[in-house]
Amino acid sequence: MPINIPEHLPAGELLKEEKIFVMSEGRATSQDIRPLNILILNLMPEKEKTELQLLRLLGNTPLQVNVTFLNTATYESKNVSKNHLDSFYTTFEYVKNRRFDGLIITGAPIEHLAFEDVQYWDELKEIMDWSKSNVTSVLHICWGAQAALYHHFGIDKHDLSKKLSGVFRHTLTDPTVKLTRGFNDIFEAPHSRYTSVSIEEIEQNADLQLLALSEDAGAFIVLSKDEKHIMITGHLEYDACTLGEEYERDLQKGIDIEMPENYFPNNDPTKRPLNTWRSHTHLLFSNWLNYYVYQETPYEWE
Ligand SMILES: CC(=O)SCCNC(=O)CCNC(=O)[C@H](O)C(C)(C)COP(=O)(O)OP(=O)(O)OC[C@H]1O[C@@H](n2cnc3c(N)ncnc32)[C@H](O)[C@@H]1OP(=O)(O)O
Ligand SMILES: N[C@@H](CCO)C(=O)O
Repeated sequence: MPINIPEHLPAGELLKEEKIFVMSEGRATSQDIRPLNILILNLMPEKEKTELQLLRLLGNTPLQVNVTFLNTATYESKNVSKNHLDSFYTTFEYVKNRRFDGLIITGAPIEHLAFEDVQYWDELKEIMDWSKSNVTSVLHICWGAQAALYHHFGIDKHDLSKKLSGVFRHTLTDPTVKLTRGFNDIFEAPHSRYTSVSIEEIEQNADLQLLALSEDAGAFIVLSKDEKHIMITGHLEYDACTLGEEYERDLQKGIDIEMPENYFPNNDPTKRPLNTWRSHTHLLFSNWLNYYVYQETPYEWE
């Protein structure tokens, strides 16, 4: 799917180097099909890294996609330049009267904070409520997934004894569900979080369906029964090196952190980690965009 992104977005050049199909605004407007409009609420501190990771995935299916990046108005990010935000991001005030075919709410390194202590929590609740009427399908990642489970379904997160960091094996509960079509019966995915949610609470919630889980990482893919909300508690979008970069960052900060599990070859952090989840990442995003966005979204919103 060619992605239609702002002419000078830094990720654009990197995507072209990776031969990801990037389309200029000019070409995009000459095609007589309606592109999908996808909104990305990027809560991650290293925003450009997350932009590249998500655009790579949105660009890998046959549909044309317009991407709009959203940042929070009620919290000023420290780890991205104001120029970058001013150039490539908007805030909810400027999109709330629009309709979008898809919304991605990313993770954020704030799972130690109670949801109510997150500075932009009220703004995020407003966006999540708005998405119920103005967005066809919402994909929530990691902390974003925990925030959705809490706000929409009343399932709170709980602290883990240590950071869950590594690549873990997962199994499917129902291979016939469209979102995981083509998945292996056993597949790997990265996780990086200090909190988790209860599998039992999810299974007991009539409005939710647990689609994939892991003995080590717990609930992984959760789908709302109305198929509008998808919660992914791990980081399928991560590059091979991302867990290692977080590990190094936390070591530098003096945080008592263990090496990511099942990650560095022979547990040797000097060795380059392999990406053993990339195929399932592309499958998940393609299945989401096709079955839950493109096939469901109205051509014209009434
Ligand atoms: C055992 C431990 O202490 S683990 C400590 C590190 N913890 C993690 O990385 C995961 C949990 N995160 C946290 O507990 C909190 O984010 C913090 C405040 C402790 C992390 O703070 P720091 O590591 O000093 O980093 P920093 O203050 O830059 O926050 C990192 C990001 O967290 C987010 N963040 C931090 N505090 C808040 C807040 N109150 N509301 C909303 N977002 C917040 C921001 O996205 C921020 O990056 P940004 O400003 O570029 O957007
Ligand atoms: N857990 C990630 C943030 C998003 O989950 C980190 O350690 O930075």
